[in-house]
Amino acid sequence: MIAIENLHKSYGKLQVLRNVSVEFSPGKVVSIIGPNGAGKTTLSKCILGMVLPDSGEIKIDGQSVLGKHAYRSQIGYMPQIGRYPENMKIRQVIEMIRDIRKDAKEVDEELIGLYSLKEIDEKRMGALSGGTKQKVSAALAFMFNPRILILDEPTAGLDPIAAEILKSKILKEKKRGKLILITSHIMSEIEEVADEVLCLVDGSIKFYETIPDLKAHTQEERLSRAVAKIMNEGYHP
Ligand SMILES: Nc1ncnc2c1ncn2[C@@H]1O[C@H](COP(=O)(O)OP(=O)(O)OP(=O)(O)O)[C@@H](O)[C@H]1O
Repeated sequence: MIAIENLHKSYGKLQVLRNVSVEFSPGKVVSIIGPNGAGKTTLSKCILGMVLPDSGEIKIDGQSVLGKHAYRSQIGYMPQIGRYPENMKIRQVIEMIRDIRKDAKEVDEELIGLYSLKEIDEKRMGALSGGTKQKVSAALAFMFNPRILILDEPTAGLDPIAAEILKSKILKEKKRGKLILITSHIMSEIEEVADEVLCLVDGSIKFYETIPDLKAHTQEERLSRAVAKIMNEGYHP
C-alpha cells in the first residue's frame, strides 16, 4: 500500500533520514519506535507531504505522491500536538473540517460520541485541556474513514479510559483493512495494538519485524525487553 524507497532528509547539516526503504501493507498496525530525535515524526510528515524529502520516493498503490496533494484525503493524521485556532469552538472546528471534506462519502462520528464531544462543543479550543484537545484530534483523524491513519503518540495526554477507547478504535479500523502507523514510546501499548514494529535509530532502520518474530529472535516474552536487548547489545535480527 505504501512503498518508501531510499528516502533521505537533512535539515542543514543534520541528516534526519538516511536511505530509508520500507513497505507497509493494508490491514496492519505498524508501530514506529526509536529514541527521541530518531526521525519518526519526520518520516510520518514525509508520507503526509508536510516535509519534502531530499531524495527517494514515496508511493501509495504504486503511484508517487511526492509533490501531489489529492492523495492526502486518504490519510487521517493525529499530530503529537494539535494546533487549532484558539478562539474557535469545538463545533466550529468540526464544521470547518467537514466543509473542507464535503466530498467524503462516509462520516464516522463514533469518537465524537464516545468522547462526548457534542456535550462540550461550545467550548473554545484555547480553553481545552491538553487531553481534550487530543480527543478532538483523534475524532478528526478518524472522521472521514481514511484508508491510512498516521497517529503520532496518540495516547500521550489521554486519560486511561480515553486511551482504551482509542486503542479499541485502532483495532476496529485495522479489522476493516486500514493501514495504521503509530509513533509511540509506550511498549506495553504497542504490544496491545501493533502487528509490526519499525525501529529507527539516527534516521536509519534498525529493524522492521513482527512482534512475535522480535520476541522469538531475542528469546524475550515482553516487547520492552526484546527492544532493550536489541538496542543495548547491538543485536541484529
Ligand atoms: N523543521 C525542522 N528544522 C530543523 N530540524 C528539525 C526540524 N524538524 C525536526 N528536526 C530535527 O530532526 C531530528 C528528528 O526529529 P523528529 O521529530 O523526526 O524525531 P522523532 O523521532 O519524532 O523524535 P521524538 O521521539 O522526540 O518525537 C531532530 O534532531 C529534530 O531536532
